[in-house]
Amino acid sequence: MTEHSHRPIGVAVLGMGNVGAEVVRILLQNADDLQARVGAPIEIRGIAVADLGKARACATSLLTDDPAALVKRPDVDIVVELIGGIDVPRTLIASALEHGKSVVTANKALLADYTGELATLAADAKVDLYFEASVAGAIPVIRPLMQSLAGDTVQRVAGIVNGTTNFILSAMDADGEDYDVVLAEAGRLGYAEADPTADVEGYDAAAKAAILASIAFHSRVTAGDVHREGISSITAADLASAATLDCTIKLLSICERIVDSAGRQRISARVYPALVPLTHPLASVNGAFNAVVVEAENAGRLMFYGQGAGGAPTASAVLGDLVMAARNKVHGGRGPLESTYASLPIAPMGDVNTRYYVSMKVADRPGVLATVAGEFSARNVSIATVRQEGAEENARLIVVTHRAPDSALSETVDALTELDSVLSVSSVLRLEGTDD
Ligand SMILES: NC(=O)c1ccc[n+]([C@@H]2O[C@H](COP(=O)([O-])OP(=O)(O)OC[C@H]3O[C@@H](n4cnc5c(N)ncnc54)[C@H](O)[C@@H]3O)[C@@H](O)[C@H]2O)c1
Ligand SMILES: N[C@@H](CCO)C(=O)O
Ligand code: NA
Repeated sequence: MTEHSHRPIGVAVLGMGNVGAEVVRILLQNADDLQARVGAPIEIRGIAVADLGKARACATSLLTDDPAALVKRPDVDIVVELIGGIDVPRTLIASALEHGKSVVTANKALLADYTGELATLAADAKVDLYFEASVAGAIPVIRPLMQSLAGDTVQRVAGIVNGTTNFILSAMDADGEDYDVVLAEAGRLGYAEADPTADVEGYDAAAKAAILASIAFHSRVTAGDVHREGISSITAADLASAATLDCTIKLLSICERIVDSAGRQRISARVYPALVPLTHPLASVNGAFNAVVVEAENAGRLMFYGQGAGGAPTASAVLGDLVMAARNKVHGGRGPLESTYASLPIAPMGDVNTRYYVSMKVADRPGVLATVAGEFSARNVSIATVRQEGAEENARLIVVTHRAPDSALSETVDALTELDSVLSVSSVLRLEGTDD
């Protein structure tokens, strides 16, 4: 059979929501180009939906409400899972792999906990499991880490990988907008997950950090290994304080290889809102845009930037995977397998060196600054800057530290709250993106 007479590649699409509808649109609109790139026509065999009665931009004969039957059909070669959630897609993807279908998914929540199980099934069945869309939407980041940097040693992967929270923080920063108003807008635009808790409490970013850390460090990292703090307690006042320090606030996902004094290597994977200097490239990543900075021993620093959420951008990454999987069906060969040979342990958050910004209301009287400074020095935390704002009952102290173990910093904050001269600790944030 010549390349152009290869039998069609049958595709099943599961879920026709924000992303699934765009995947179907592109498959139908770009059929000729996709055929030329794959070497065979890509034909949609069926689309599983929850509601058969809803009007859709595709032939109704393709629709089914029985995804379990669809994923086993002999004329299906590749299953594209875009339902979301964990239990339903976990069963469907497992069944698809067991029936020899390659799978493409955008489902980070599932992958963060079950990549091991699913990758084993894919390896046993000698098929592909691709998930570029699961992290940072349209931005190529999984494939560069897995393939382009396969010969290098990645030290750090850090960035903004949740569009909803970046959209919210950017709008709060630029317009002083109210948190709830901006969150509703993110939902309307198709960025937020069905339950926005996953976005605003950092679960989505933590799932993505787990996926990135697993790949970057050839180890199995799951969502529970990731230290996670969300943005729901960030206020307009925090953003205003950040601005006075020439910073903004971003929800960062940070995956780092850390080496202790004994030379032991561990992984730190963490998600939290942090002050980022306005001069840092991540500070100017606004709206639903994402950016991922990769640092590798030989490549140096690489930055990936683009649309991390939304139907069409996410569908672009899904289609990229689909074309790869289809080419493998046509020409033979397979994508890279899961690589966990390094099996690095996870470092607890307390062992990670970070910098803190602490803003507190204090009594305006002699000796207060010395008492506050004493709590930092008692735990060997070096202060970088101190500023007093206001006076008398409005007196505030703002302390920015140098790097210190996170445990020492959080113990210092606990001790500060116990001081008579500290009336309240109004805000504690980490500072990232600085060299000192
Ligand atoms: N929206 C984004 O920007 C984005 C970006 C990257 C990754 N993702 C991921 O892509 C996946 C899909 O996201 P989405 O935004 O399109 O979600 P969505 O809620 O818009 O779409 C999911 C669709 O699946 C349907 N569905 C539910 N149960 C079903 C079942 N049993 N059988 C068939 N269909 C069923 C729902 O009715 C809905 O139409 C999720 O895993 C999500 O995390 C989304
Ligand atoms: N809810 C996610 C979608 C992309 O994964 C976000 O806001 O980034
Ligand atoms: Na991506």
